[in-house]
Parts: sequence; structure tokens; C-alpha cells
Amino acid sequence: MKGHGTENDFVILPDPEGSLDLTPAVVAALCDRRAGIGADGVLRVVRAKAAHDPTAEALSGEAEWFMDYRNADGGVAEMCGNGVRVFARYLVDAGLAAPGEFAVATRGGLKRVTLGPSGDVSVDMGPPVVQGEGRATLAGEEHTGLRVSMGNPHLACPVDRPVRELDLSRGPDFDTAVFPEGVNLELFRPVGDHHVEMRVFERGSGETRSCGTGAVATAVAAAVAAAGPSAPPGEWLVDVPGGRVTVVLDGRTSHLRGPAVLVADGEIRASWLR
Ligand SMILES: N[C@@H](CCC[C@H](N)C(=O)O)C(=O)O
Repeated sequence: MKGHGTENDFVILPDPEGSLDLTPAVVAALCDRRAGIGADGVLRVVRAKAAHDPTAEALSGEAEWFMDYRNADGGVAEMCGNGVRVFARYLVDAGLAAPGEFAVATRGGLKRVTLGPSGDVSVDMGPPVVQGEGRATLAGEEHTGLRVSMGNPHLACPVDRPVRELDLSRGPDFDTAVFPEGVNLELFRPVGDHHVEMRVFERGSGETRSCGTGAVATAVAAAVAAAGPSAPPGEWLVDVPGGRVTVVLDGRTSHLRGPAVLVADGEIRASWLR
């Protein structure tokens, strides 16, 4: 199955009983946009108790399903905000979960999703963790911004020109002592009241057309840039190359809302996989 959330796209692999051997090489081959299916990442849909993952095991009492998320380069990541929304849409579409509210286990902890039989999907992303200032260099330009953990690491930096003018063809340079696990870099510019535009270079996937965890990190950085560290709660619109997501910061947790679309069903040929 192929799906996307604001054009952040995923290969969805149903593996309820945890029988797939999903090596980094297989993930990278599936995500290859010329020789494979093509995607920013893979979502393996596996029962939490069958996932062979200690976090999934620990959460299996509260969530039936574990989102085993992999980046396009085959590496694992703790969380994917668009991925978990597409994952939830798949579960409901496949009759594996009922519309309404339910929990999904992820490496970044339990995430509660809310969705109807069709339409947008919302997820409680948990409290963003602000970790102070950080910097990275992209295309010869130094960017300073806020380090935010959404389970996965982010650096969200304001820029003073339209984001379409930025060069994200290559990844950022950064201090590996500050970002030992790597970093997702978001560059954003305010375009209205509680409204920003953003582009992202994702760890393990390169530039993508949207990033849910990055949108929340960006909303946090934009709120802090506008009103200081004790910025009031609010709702932010985040425009990305693939569309628009909404982020709600309520002072306790964060919510991400936006489209989650299933595009195609299909089968992977065993001969190709070999
Ligand atoms: N696109 C995702 C984030 C995916 C993980 C990221 N590349 C990482 O390595 O942390 C999102 O929507 O949040």
C-alpha cells in the first residue's frame, strides 16, 4: 500500500504477526524512487506484541498496533507525525481499528489518534521538549534556531526570505556533539498571524514535502520567536510544499492535524525482493 500525509509519502507494509525480515537494504530498495516503489519512509504495520521491539512490547497493553517507522535510508526513527496519521488511516480503512480515538504504539511512546471514516487525522504528539538554541550550516549559510525534541531531534530556524528560495539539495552540517543522533532541520518564515511556511531536510530521507514532527517543532520555535519562552497556547498553520497542517500548542501537549491519503494497493514481487 502507498499513502501520504501532505505529500510526505510512505510504503505501508502490513505485517500483523511480525514475520517480515525488514532489513535496512530492503527498506532503502522499497523507497528508491526509480528502482523501487518510492517513498520518504516505510510504515510496517505490526501487532505490538509481535513486533520484536522492547518499546512495542511495553506498550502492547495499551495499543494493539505498533508503527515500525523506517527512514528512506533504512534507518529507524523514534517518531513520524505524518506517518502515524497515515498509519491510523490505513488501520481504519483495512478494518483493523474503528473510527474514533485509539492509541498507536511508536518508538517515541504511545500516540492517541482521532479520525472519522474519512477526512483529516489528528494526533496528540505529546509535549514538545525545548532544548535551547542550536545551529546548523546549509548551503554555506549558518542558521540559528531552537532545538526541539518530538521524540526525534529537530532544529527549527527562522529565515528572512521566502522558503522556496532556499537550497535544500544537500544536507546540513552540524555539531555531532550537540546532535549525536543527527537532526531534522526545519527552516521557516512567518507569513501571517500564527501562520508560517516551512521546508525541511529530514534525517535519513533528505528534503521531504512535509514533516509532522517538524511542523510541531516549527510551531514551537515560531511561538517562542514571537512571544518568548513562555509563549501562550495557540493554533498554528504550517504551510509546507505538500500542503498545510495545523498544530495546536495548549501548554501541556501538542496536536497535529491534516490530511492522510491512501493512494494504491499492491503486491511486492518476490523475484524483485530477492
Ligand atoms: N516525516 C516524519 C519524520 C520522520 C523521521 C525523521 N526523518 C527522523 O529521522 O527523525 C514526520 O512527519 O514527522
